[in-house]
Amino acid sequence: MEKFQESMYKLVVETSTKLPKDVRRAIKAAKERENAGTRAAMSLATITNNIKMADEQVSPICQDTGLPTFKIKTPVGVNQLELKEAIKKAIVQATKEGKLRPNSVDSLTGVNSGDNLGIGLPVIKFDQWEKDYIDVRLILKGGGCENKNIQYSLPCELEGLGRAGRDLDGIRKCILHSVYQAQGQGCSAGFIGVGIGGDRSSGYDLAKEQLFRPVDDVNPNEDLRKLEEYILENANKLGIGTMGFGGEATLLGCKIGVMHRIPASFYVSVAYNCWAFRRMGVSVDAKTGEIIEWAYQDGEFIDFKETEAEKEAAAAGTSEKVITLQAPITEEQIRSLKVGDVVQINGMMYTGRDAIHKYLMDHDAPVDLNGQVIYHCGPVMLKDEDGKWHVKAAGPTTSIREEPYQGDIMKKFGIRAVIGKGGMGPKTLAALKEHGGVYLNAIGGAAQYYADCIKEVEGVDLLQFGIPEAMWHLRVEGFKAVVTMDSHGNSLHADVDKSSLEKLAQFKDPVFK
Ligand SMILES: O=C(O)C[C@H](O)C(=O)O
Ligand code: SF4
Repeated sequence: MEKFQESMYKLVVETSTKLPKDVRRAIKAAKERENAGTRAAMSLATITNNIKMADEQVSPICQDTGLPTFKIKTPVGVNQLELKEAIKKAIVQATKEGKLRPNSVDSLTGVNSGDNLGIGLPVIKFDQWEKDYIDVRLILKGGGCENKNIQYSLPCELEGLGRAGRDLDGIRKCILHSVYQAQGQGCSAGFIGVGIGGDRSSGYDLAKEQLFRPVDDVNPNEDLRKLEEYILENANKLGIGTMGFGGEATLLGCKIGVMHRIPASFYVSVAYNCWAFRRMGVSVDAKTGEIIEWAYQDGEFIDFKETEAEKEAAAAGTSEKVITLQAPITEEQIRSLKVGDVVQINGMMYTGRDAIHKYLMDHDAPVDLNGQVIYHCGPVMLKDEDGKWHVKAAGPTTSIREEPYQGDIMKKFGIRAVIGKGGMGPKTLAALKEHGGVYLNAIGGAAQYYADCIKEVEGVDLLQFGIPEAMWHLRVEGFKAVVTMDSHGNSLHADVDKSSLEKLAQFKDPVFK
């Protein structure tokens, strides 16, 4: 088994940096559905460009490399403890080399272990089977989409859809609702795995298990096949679109599994995965530990390289006006922006996410933030031999987590713009209006694309919070984002939420009797 650690390292790197073939095809099909020139089409172009950059640089597709979860089947007699140790070493190595972000945090103290190990991490689940080789599956599911998982206990009352009973039609309503409630916050367009039955934990396990099915397989259970097709077709009528900007592509895959339950419980569990659907698998020789075969290799590989015709079409379609903002930004400039404007930022921006926002509530800022831009981002960073930091991946994180703090912090320090993804709520919207601020939406998961806009890491503060949570001082050039909340009380997120709820209501009547 001397090769097993190396095989696991290869599996981790491949999973973090290269999307599987079936996922690529689903994204390509979505791109073809969007109308040229719309915000949704632009966002998908950024996404496919990002996938290509990650391929070329062998760097993380998204900076959130998730909670590594391995599902392993071994022949009888294989030493599982040995496999576990080798996986841990492979994870440490991949973290050191910037293929994984140090993502393991002590839940009580907040201290980042720095190497992705920790109590219960990585998650490794074993099963035995009769075959003579080892099957290893790995999923790197990020936090933003994980936070949008949802579990329904039937019967229940659902906004837009009314009562969901303990039958196939009730299940249908829950799944449609799960897509609605995720909005763009889990980096739509997404994939869902659904588990029907079980208890709260086995139901979620079953839902996550579905994410390992190929996107284009066919469910052998006829009722579930019909339901999967129905959901995929109709969830795309909700108009949520890529990143919740509105559009045709909201859901790229739906896989449903079922298990028995006990009489009193009836759960429908939904695991939501972002477009950066990083899951891969290998068959491994049980004696040498070498990779025999990679999973998900069927069908066409899409490399997302633009053809000449596409380049010309893209060039012809770039009549869109881009407003350049040089940080620090004045209140007057900010007040002139409105929802839908596309901006590009030059100058400095400072990262800040959960730990920084909490800290700034009752401390001074380590730098003068007057007129500055805060970027909700937890990057992947590597330090070279001279002690200089380099950005390896740096897309936005879900902004809504900062809702309790954001408005107060903007006013306290004079911050003019925050960049993140998924939008913010009414408290922030009110503060933007009162203080003169703007919320800018970047494309979630496009970590290579944004890393490329960062020309220099000029400093870092509060590194004791760990790499993802520290305040990084970044000098950027041409950092593009869309105004989705302005200082005039407008929010694209509130609008899309409202219109998608209205669309959801058209699915109120029974379909599966
Ligand atoms: O942790 C992150 O960098 C992003 C996270 O996956 C999110 O979607 O909010
Ligand atoms: S930022 Fe978006 S793409 Fe990345 S892990 Fe989070 S939900 Fe997925």
